[in-house]
Amino acid sequence: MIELRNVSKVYSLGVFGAKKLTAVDDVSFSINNGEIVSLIGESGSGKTTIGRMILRLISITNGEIHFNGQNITNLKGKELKEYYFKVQGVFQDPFSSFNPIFKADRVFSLLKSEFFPKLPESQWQEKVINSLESVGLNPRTVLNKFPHQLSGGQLQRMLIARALLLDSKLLVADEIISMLDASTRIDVLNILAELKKRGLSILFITHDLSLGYYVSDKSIILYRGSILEMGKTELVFSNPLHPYTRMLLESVPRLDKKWESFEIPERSITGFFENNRCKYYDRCLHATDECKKQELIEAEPNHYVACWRWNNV
Ligand SMILES: Nc1ncnc2c1ncn2[C@@H]1O[C@H](COP(=O)(O)OP(=O)(O)OP(=O)(O)O)[C@@H](O)[C@H]1O
Repeated sequence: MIELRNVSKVYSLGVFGAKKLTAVDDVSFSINNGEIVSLIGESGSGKTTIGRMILRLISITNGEIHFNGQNITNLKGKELKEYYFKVQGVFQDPFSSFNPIFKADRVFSLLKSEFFPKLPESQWQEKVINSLESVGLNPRTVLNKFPHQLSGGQLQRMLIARALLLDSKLLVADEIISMLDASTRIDVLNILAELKKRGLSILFITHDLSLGYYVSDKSIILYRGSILEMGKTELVFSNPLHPYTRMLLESVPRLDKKWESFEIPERSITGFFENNRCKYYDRCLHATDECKKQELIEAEPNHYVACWRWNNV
């Protein structure tokens, strides 16, 4: 389905762009058909940047992204538009995606004029209704309403429905439930699981360990732009191999606790900017001077870790 090969993103900062910030550093992973992959990381770890590169909303500094065998790294014009028929994004704040002065279903008509200008209105309406029903919404309840008349969960589901109107094969879901209340969260998560059953692939971006665990087949633990651990979700959560993943899981007495709410121990503040160091060197209680930048190692089938001492810490 989609494969990221050694993808990096370097942002230029400052007035003349003289400062560089490597937000994503040599990241490789793939998502298969009908697979939900959680990209889990604390704030600033590069999750959104990865999602935006997949959605081609920002350029890719190094590496390549392939979708169904096609290199989409530099797609433009008509080909990029065709890519958007298959790959769509839904983002954190459902309210900001709607203009409060227009009815909420305007997001559908905008899509029609952009992607289906020639489709007869009756067929389009049928498509919209089917799509709304597929995300558990009653069209009569949500159509012809202004955004303020709908809940965050309903608006978020409308955005998922919009993405599905385009025959999407891959949905990039970036923190889509972090602004929803607990009961609505489960509804939206269950809809993702339903869509997966119908063959949709999903990149589920979250900073919440428990949500990643709940929803995904594969989990990727991202730290300062690099993957530290990746694999089948049950393996990563039941047998965490990287000291960082272990620390995270041990630090969360209840799995629904957010990462921002606890302290990560800091061993020293030197070395973080040393390119040849493991990204986690400064914070790792097991680090030695030999801990260099580490590629992912296949520790067991379907389970990868970027720590050369993984079976010794
Ligand atoms: N347009 C930009 N220009 C410069 N730096 C950026 C830009 N966008 C993001 N960054 C920086 O890149 C790093 C990764 O940001 P990103 O938003 O991808 O992280 P994240 O894991 O999604 O964080 P959050 O969960 O807080 O959204 C951060 O240090 C951020 O400040």
